[in-house]
Amino acid sequence: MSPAASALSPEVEAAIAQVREDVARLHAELTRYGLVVWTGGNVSGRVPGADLFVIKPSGVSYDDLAAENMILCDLDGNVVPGTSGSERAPSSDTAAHAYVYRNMPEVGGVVHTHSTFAVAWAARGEEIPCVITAMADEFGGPIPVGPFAIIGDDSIGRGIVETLRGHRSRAVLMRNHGPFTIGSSAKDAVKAAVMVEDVARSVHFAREAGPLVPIPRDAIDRLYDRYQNVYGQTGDARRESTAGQSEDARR
Ligand SMILES: O=C(CO)[C@@H](O)[C@@H](O)COP(=O)(O)O
Repeated sequence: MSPAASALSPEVEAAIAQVREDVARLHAELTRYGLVVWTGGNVSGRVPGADLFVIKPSGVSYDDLAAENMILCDLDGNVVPGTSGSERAPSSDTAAHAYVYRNMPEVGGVVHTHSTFAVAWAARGEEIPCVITAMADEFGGPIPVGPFAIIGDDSIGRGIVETLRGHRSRAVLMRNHGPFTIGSSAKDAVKAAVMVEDVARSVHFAREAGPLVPIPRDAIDRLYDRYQNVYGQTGDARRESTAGQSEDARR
């Protein structure tokens, strides 16, 4: 049942305002990195401390996205009535994002794009093998393929969760569609979307030129551990992140 807008505490209201700002701003990263065209793609962010998330309005130009027209939804994907932006329809992928938030409590952000090289791998229904250290660092192994699922119900969300639960990767290539990514925050999920397109491009060209050389599993583990726990600064969100870091995932 959607909480009445008036029943939200000042702390939740403040959290909502921050997530609105973050999600609106992060959509510009999708265009900056060339991951979307026209109104394709979407970013959402979970509201800390509440069963709520924020997502973009469906089909609205990226030039027109702003905190005030982001849409607040409950974890069933229902728009919270009486809140800023609620007069518009939420992203057509809202059900998928909501399903992920309901079933993966460690996930703080979800992103979907149609980035060219990742979509090309998805069109072939082929996982991206872990043959470059950048993949070992960021994804801890191959980037898996999720099932073909038509938008409109929980099918896409279920495919994302069934593929990524217990998997190190924060990215999944939904077959014949394109990448969905998860993260500890919306920014972390956007980073995964940027990086999945980067590695999809590199491995595509490598394979065009000749046979790929796999990285040994133990080396992937060492690279992933270093990147997740040593690279960057101690305060980096990645250090606290659990999204995509299942300890028993060694796939
Ligand atoms: O791929 C899909 C749906 O899965 C696109 O429609 C999507 O990228 C953009 O839709 P929205 O503008 O978020 O409704």
